[in-house]
Amino acid sequence: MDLRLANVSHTYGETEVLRDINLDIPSGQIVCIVGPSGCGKSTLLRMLGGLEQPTSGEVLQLGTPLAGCLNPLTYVFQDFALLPWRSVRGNVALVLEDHGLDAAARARIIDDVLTRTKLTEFADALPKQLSGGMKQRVAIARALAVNPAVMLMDEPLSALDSQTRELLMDDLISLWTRQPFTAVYVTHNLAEAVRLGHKIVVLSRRPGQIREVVDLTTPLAERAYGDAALEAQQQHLWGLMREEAAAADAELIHV
Ligand SMILES: Nc1ncnc2c1ncn2[C@@H]1O[C@H](COP(=O)(O)OP(=O)(O)OP(=O)(O)O)[C@@H](O)[C@H]1O
Repeated sequence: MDLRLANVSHTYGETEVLRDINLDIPSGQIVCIVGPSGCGKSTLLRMLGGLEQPTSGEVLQLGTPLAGCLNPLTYVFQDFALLPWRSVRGNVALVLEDHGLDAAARARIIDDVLTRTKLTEFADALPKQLSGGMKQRVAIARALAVNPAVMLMDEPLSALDSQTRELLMDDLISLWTRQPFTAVYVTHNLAEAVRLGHKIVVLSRRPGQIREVVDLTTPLAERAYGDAALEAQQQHLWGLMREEAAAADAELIHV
């Protein structure tokens, strides 16, 4: 299943947040959305997830999710959103309830996603026993458990320190390389965008409009930390964003 935004614009009261966004999210790709603070990135993600309707334009789901998809669209948030009283296994199990699966089928899915996210030996741990990076791996395992058509990821690594971020980027790359998934990945961090994105969408400051869509063809598994070509891409993105980010920053201060 692909997602398409067709002429999407949105206003909150007097505030125009998004203007005329046209964008395709092809299956099997990670599409990163970058742009200055307040330009409407999270709003765009909520629209893709059907949590909000745009003031004008359409959000289209093209095709049908593959067999085995329990939930076509699922979120991964910055703050992990785990239930503190449930173990790692229990947190993943939660999203498999009410789908008519028997206990054996649920156990198979949970074992599979815990293996894929390298959490098997932590299955019985509680969230409070885990580091931030491990908690986010649980949230990713939980998202994968429903075999979504598209994962909607809102700054998933931004609450983590830089070393943990690097490790989780490596994890996401190996997860995707073993079994490609589709994701829309909102981030402030251009290094993350050039490591993880097949496509990087640069939004202007509010009202967010698409300034440029950068396609990166280097396979994810070949994008190493500190790679010169990635650094150059990052510089290009920063060149596009720099003035807009400064203006958005000043605007927020004076509001
Ligand atoms: N429910 C709402 N009601 C009114 N205004 C809103 C609402 N949600 C967001 N906004 C405003 O819309 C604009 C875009 O917000 P949004 O969170 O989508 O931007 P963002 O690019 O994700 O920001 P950031 O990078 O700071 O996380 C902001 O000015 C915000 O204050």
